[in-house]
Amino acid sequence: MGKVELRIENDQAWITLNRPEKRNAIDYEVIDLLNEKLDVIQTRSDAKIVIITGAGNDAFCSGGDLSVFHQIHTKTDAREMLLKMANVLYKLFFFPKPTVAYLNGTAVGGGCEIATACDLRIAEKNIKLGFIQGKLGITTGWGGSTYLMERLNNQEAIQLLMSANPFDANEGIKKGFIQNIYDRENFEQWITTFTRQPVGVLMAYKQRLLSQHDRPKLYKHVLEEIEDCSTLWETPEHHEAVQRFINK
Ligand SMILES: CC[C@H](C(=O)O)C(=O)SCCNC(=O)CCNC(=O)[C@H](O)C(C)(C)COP(=O)(O)OP(=O)(O)OC[C@H]1O[C@@H](n2cnc3c(N)ncnc32)[C@H](O)[C@@H]1OP(=O)(O)O
Repeated sequence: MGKVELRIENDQAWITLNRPEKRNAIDYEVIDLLNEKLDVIQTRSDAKIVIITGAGNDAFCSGGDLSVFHQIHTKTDAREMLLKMANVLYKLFFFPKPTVAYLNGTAVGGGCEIATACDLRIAEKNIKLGFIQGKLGITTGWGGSTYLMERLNNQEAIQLLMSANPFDANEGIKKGFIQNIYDRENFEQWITTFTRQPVGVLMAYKQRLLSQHDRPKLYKHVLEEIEDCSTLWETPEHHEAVQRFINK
């Protein structure tokens, strides 16, 4: 089994982040594999909808792999890593087929950014979420705050980002970040209400959704977000926070 698994069946393309021993943290290989899987799905006529989830019962995704990315010290190197994943999430945000994050467990940091790049977010009931980057002295850096401003009203979005606080699925529902709380069985039933329709119907409605967004402006905002994150990456606050996690 690889670090990212793709299973296409029943008209559904399931992408599973498969590093449960690291709470499905994102490293360079995961970034490349996620990109590859999206390219495969785009060409498959038997995949009407994309579901991204995490392996195991503990986490959807715990964000960037701190044991790998803590070796990045300079703004230039941080920018390079951030841009690599930001380009994958930009592809995910503008993916021509509907995309759903099935939050099977904890989704924090970059894990919330992946979820935000999906059209819809469905959560199991006892999960923890959080744009916790601020507690590490950085901002989102993969496009997450840019996309959150597109998904929520700006006042809700800015509070989630600036507080860097964890929140649960019910709070996610209240803020409009989470659309439904389902266990796996109910989630799979819910998904079939969409896959009953031809892929052309789903892709046409997805295009209606995408036409609401100014594509060049969003990419410019993602690059600005990356500049902010990579500048903060060099601060002592960031390196000390990451070191505390590594040394825990
Ligand atoms: C632009 C995005 C940005 C970036 O890339 O820099 C970010 O994503 S910043 C945010 C980075 N993520 C975090 O700070 C979260 C760190 N992890 C945790 O807070 C917890 O692990 C949690 C809440 C996700 C799960 O807690 P739980 O108690 O269930 O598990 P453990 O903490 O015991 O972790 C189990 C095992 O996984 C390793 N782990 C977990 N998260 C990460 C991670 N993000 N990077 C690397 N490794 C991670 C943890 O070290 C444990 O490994 P072990 O070898 O068993 O000690």
